Amino acid sequence: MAAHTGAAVSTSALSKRFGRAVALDALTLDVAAGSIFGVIGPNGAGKTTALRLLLDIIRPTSGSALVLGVDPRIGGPELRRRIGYLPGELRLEGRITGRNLLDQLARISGPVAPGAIDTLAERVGLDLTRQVRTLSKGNKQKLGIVQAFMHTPDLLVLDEPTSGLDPLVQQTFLVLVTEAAARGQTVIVSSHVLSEIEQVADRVAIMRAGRVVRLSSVQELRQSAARHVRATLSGTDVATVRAALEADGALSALSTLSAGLSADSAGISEPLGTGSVCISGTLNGSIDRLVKLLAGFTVVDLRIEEPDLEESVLALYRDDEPGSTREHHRDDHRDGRRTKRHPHES
Ligand SMILES: Nc1ncnc2c1ncn2[C@@H]1O[C@H](COP(=O)(O)OP(=O)(O)OP(=O)(O)O)[C@@H](O)[C@H]1O
Repeated sequence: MAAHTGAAVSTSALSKRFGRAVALDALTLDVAAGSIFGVIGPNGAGKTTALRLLLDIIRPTSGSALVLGVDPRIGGPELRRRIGYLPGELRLEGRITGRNLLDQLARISGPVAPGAIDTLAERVGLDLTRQVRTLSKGNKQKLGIVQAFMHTPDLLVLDEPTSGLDPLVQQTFLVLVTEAAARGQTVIVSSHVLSEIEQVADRVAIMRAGRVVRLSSVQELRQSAARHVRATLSGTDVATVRAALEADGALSALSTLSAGLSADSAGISEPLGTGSVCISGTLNGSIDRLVKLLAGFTVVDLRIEEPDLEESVLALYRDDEPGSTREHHRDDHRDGRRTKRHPHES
């Protein structure tokens, strides 16, 4: 049994097989009450499976979960009413209008505060008078969002909620999520890409092939993400710079070094006749270490770009491809540094 930790959601080795295929492999995590938790992963990673297990739509092969302190297998309608769920594949095909459908759903999930449906519909720009079967994909998704939020549930479980939404509505959606968390509601939201929820998520589980390959705060992810670095040093030469980088171990930190005009394999170049040395690459270690190292030179130019989180997440997906073992992968990421070579590395 998952221990009741006071978390809104707690899973312990939660696993689901479909025949011989492992859709979810020993998921163990806690989602703090009042937080926004992102589940990120490519197609088939197990995101929907994990969320459906929390809703008791499907049952685990092994392991356990507690949702709002209750085992979803025994929580029944009482637990269900405390959850707002947006399924990944929303089917809305009837002649019923959006308003009538939401009123019906409100009678099941209720109580819904007077005016809540209209306010939400207005905020996302949904016409409640139209028959649901005539709504576009994006407008169906808006209806799904309204029904998930309308009864101010303790827990929102949203499976790819931004799918089909235009950028403006996506922003509105993120505001709704932030407001919910500010009220103390807990939000679990899945997405293919971190960038869609990066602004609002407190913590994220990055999944691939049924397993969590990284579980951390967005802040930690940002700190450990690869940053592109460019520096120009004057009054020195490639050999001196190289020796300094090697002596400090910073050369391995600068693991990706794109080729300049006369760059060597480590991305250090000496523009002919200028007497200066250019370094360019991807820094996977700390900025502090790099700055202290460069302080021994005359630095003409230094550019450290914002970390590219999406690139880091995509690297996590790729790292776990067949041939790269999960244990090896974990070691690579434990201290936030990766030894993996960048695709541009010469
Ligand atoms: N009912 C089912 N029967 C058989 N296999 C299933 C079933 N549901 C999911 N799977 C398999 O389990 C794995 C995980 O699927 P899941 O839908 O959880 O992934 P996902 O991360 O939500 O993917 P997507 O982003 O494409 O929605 C996939 O390999 C999928 O084919």
